[in-house]
Amino acid sequence: MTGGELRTEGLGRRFGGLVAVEDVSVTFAAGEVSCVIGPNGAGKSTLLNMICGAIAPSAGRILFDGKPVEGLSRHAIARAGIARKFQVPSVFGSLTVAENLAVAGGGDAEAVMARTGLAAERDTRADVLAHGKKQWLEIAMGLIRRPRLLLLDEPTAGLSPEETQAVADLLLSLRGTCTVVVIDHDMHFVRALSARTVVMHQGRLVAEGDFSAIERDPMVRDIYLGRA
Ligand SMILES: Nc1ncnc2c1ncn2[C@@H]1O[C@H](COP(=O)(O)OP(=O)(O)OP(=O)(O)O)[C@@H](O)[C@H]1O
Repeated sequence: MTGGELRTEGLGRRFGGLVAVEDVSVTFAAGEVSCVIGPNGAGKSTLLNMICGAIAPSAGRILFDGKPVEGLSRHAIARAGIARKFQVPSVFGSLTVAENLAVAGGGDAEAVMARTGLAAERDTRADVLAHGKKQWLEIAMGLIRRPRLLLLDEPTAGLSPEETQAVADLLLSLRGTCTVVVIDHDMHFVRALSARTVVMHQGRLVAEGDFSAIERDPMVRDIYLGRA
């Protein structure tokens, strides 16, 4: 493992008069899995969008292994080793699993298929894969370029409990090889990861710690119950 630490300092983003993310300073340690949780509209996706260069910050800094990456293009950020998987699977339906990985390019497709349990489906067209396997394929497409940081937005949306557990196991198996930051609403999944968890609310970082402590935090409970 060579690096992969992502740090933000005073990061903010406004959309007109709306403050989507405000003054977020957070460190995602190299080689660890971290979760970002929070109610709808908390600013989680905007945070990941800024880190991967999809949108520019209005304020603050983003440091990847100590080097500033805020304001760089998405391609430059991808080249620096940051990969992003979006909420909706965006694989090429008419291509097979192996062909999708070839299009994503640049790495050892066999090793990635073995690691993600897709080897048996290598010649299956992506549009006939089960929804869970499509999500896996997209994670595999993110991994093939051997990123040092993988950003995932709700990788378990629409998955069965067994598939959700399998995604948690896959992400945990990446520990030490790749930094993983995952947004999710599914508390079973976040509990299964049992990782360091960052809580956002109304654009701000309001709590961080082990999920077991976060889960017991009365303020976090109030946020989820709409009382804060
Ligand atoms: N491109 C945009 N233009 C205007 N407002 C936006 C834009 N993107 C996000 N917002 C607003 O910024 C706030 C934060 O949104 P964001 O999608 O980051 O939250 P989230 O925590 O990811 O929510 P969810 O869990 O529902 O995906 C919301 O009020 C949202 O409406």
